[in-house]
Amino acid sequence: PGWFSEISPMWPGEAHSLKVEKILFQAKSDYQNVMVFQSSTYGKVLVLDGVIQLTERDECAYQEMITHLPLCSIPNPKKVLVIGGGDGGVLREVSRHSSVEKIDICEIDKMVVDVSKQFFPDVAIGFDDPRVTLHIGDGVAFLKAVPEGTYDAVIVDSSDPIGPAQELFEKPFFESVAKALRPGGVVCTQAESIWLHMHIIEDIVANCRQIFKGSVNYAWTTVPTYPSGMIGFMLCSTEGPSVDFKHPVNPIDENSQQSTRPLKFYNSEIHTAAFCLPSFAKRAIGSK
Ligand SMILES: NCCCN[C@H]1CC[C@H](NCCCN)CC1
Repeated sequence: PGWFSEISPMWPGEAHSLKVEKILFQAKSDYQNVMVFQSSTYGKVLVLDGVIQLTERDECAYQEMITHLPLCSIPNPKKVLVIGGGDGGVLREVSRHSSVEKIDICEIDKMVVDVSKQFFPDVAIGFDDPRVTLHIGDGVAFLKAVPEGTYDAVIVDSSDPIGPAQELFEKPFFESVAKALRPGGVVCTQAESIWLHMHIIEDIVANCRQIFKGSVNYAWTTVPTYPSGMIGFMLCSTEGPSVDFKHPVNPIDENSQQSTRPLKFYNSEIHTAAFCLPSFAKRAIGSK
């Protein structure tokens, strides 16, 4: 018992805290420290190198939005690649789309997969879908080996730019994603917080505007247990059939699909609202 505080040089001078009931797991993988604790009010919590990755109570906001913002923006997504996402939550959301035939996932740290299966069964359930193929390895290398135009959608469910995910925020990686996408294909990446990392976001937007000749938009959602209470996403499409991210063409009915587990967060109205930016962010990263 006591408190876990998320202290990091990535968000100096502030630290979100959660009351701890019990530490359930703690170990060092080949890449990072992995910890799971039972919190008093947010369910179980997954922490990598001292940074909160997900809690049972609010993970739906992140996993549903990072998945359905891209997949509901194109008709009939068939082949999807997830980079990162080793907890399985994005896979769970991708599998709601009946048009999807193949889901590849490339996660660098096998311990994240194993720990999620042990402590977060409602998140790791995504691995049970027969369309899923799990690759344990570096997403940068994986994408270099992917034939041109393979995927309809790529979802980059990464941690933050300090640690194993650093390369997933750099230009060469975005270029390899663009190559792996078919014309009019879409990518959605974890894109930090406009309250904490506006300069990182400006660089990412500039790189994406050079690389993705379709549309480039920033969207966001609220996640109470991420620093600043929100997290953003870069939504980009390659040259080809135009993609209007702000209006879902492939709506997902929040009650259909796995009606045993209806959507908790995503719906078509919040899809459109997610692209509305406060004025300071519009000026810095708004699309012309
Ligand atoms: N499938 C859940 C993976 C979670 N991705 C990231 C975990 C770290 C988190 N830090 C937030 C830093 C401030 N923006 C961003 C999302």
